[in-house]
Amino acid sequence: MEAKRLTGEKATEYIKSDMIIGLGTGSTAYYAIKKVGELVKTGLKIKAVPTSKETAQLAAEAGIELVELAEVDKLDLTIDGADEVDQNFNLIKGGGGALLREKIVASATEKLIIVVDESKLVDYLGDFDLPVEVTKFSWQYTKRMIEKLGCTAKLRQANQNKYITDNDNYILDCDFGKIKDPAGLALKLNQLPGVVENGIFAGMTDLVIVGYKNGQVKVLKAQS
Ligand SMILES: O=C[C@H](O)[C@H](O)[C@H](O)COP(=O)(O)O
Repeated sequence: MEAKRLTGEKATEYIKSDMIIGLGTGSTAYYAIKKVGELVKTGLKIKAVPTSKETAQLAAEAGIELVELAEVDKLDLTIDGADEVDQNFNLIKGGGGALLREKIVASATEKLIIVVDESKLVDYLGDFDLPVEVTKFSWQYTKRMIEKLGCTAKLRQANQNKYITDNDNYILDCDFGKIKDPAGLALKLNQLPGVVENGIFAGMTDLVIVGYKNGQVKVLKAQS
């Protein structure tokens, strides 16, 4: 909890007045959003694009001015969490179901800052099942197609019902084992009919801010 707070708050140091920022989703991004709310109250002028309905509500409650992605050309900075981060800054995201909007916002952003606690750092992605957003119409067929790529896929449930994303789709959580070629797998997945988006974020991250149990915070820069 404390590690998540430290990293979330640290990321807000990169925000300057007049920026348009993306706000991620999840329990680590939560602390960044809360901190941005405090900064806005003391004079920081920014507008934000939220990556989920949950984040939109949280940000609005914190007094942050929200804009639609359609209203902006690009975003200056986005702060978001991740479920796993490998040594090359490839990510698995979507544990909270927000991967589609998160990936769109990440792609529209100049600088993507990922905030995680130390438990998210891995050598290879894949211990965390990869979330893949699929259409309701095709999910059984698309599941079979995805499994042919070498995984077992489970339809995500919430309170004994099928989990439904903000975009009215389903999520398949896919166990691929160790993912040796994240960018390649991401491409293959998105070529399958019925796949809306997958949770691999390859080559998008500029900074990873890691919070440690002992209170340390490290800022890691992507090698360019
Ligand atoms: O869909 C959710 C997002 O990708 C989250 O950023 C990710 O699941 C990490 O969330 P948390 O910080 O709660 O572990």
